[in-house]
Amino acid sequence: SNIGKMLDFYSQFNPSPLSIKQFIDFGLSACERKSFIFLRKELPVRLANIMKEIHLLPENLLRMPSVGIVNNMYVTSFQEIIEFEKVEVSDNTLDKFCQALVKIRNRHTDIVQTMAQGILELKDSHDVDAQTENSIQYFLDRFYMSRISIRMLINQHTLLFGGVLNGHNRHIGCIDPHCDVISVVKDAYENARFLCDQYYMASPDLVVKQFNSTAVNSGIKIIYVPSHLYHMLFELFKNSMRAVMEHCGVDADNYPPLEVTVIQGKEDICVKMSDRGGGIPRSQMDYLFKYMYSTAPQPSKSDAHTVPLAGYGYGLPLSRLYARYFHGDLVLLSCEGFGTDAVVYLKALSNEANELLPIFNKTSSKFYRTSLPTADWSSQCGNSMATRQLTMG
Ligand SMILES: N#Cc1c[nH]c2ncccc12
Repeated sequence: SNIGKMLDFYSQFNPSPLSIKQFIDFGLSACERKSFIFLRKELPVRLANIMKEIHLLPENLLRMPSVGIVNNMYVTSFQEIIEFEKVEVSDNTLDKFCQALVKIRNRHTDIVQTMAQGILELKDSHDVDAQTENSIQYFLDRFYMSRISIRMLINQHTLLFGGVLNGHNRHIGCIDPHCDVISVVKDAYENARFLCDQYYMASPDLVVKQFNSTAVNSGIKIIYVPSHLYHMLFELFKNSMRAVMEHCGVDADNYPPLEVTVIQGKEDICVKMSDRGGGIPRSQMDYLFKYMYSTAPQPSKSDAHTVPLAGYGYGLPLSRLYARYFHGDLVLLSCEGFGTDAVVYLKALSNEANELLPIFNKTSSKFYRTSLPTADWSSQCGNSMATRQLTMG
């Protein structure tokens, strides 16, 4: 089909990662025409790269109704964007382009829930083997990272040129050149605490420390997307608060406080969140980041307020993607029986904060085709019969 040919064409190009510095420098010169010329190629490239990967998904998942819906949304959005491929650049074209971007952003708003529904449909209809689970984990990390990056490009263009003045006049699109990390920490804490108080009738206090290894104790600022930082911290606060409240029992009269330390290094800015919530065993740690195990039937809207603070949904895997999107990371270090440290690593320098984008090529395609590697370390697991024969001699 014609779409197939266009997908083959645009998926041959690699996405072009931008750094936060490039977003800022471009935003300061703010030329709508240049932005249009860049996006009418880059958006189809990023869409085509991930659409080719959707078609490589395990057949069982690809056949799920919700995955079909997602695929059709991408096809529709792809078609709408390539309409602008060869048009003359006029004021009317620029306005039509902005409208098209807004339409696409709105169409894709609930994609995370729709994909989660697709995973549920698969779990309810088939047994999911380890290879399929592996492919799904690999795909969804790339699919959601691609979506984060496409929404970033759309938001920058519509905020800079969409005519609507953004609330913060110093922001460049959705980027704050002077993002005060501790302010975002406090915002996220207050909002998570509100939910915790509602559910547990109490909440742990917050102790904030900052350490500035590079200069005297000045406020720690970063050029970053505040909404991404908030998303990560809000998720971590919810999980830490739930751990503390469940571990200490709701009748305790005082709870060990959450300690957040913000550290400015030469390369990294770290936000470390420490709780004494009893921690999590190493054997369960991986599940926290697995989409398959975080997908459970969504509580209905009516009892939404009784949803526990964490546990359902993709909060942690998505938060880690936000951290990694600009070459940072999100790491959990837990000691079962005591508590957990969660560290968000961010690039201190905007020229090093490059987008991390999935690329559709032979390597990614091979991942969906090969079977799981054979074990190259022996361990006690495996069928006990063989072990018994061995030990019985
Ligand atoms: N994210 C996060 C967590 C922060 N503290 C936790 N304790 C038990 C399980 C998960 C967590």
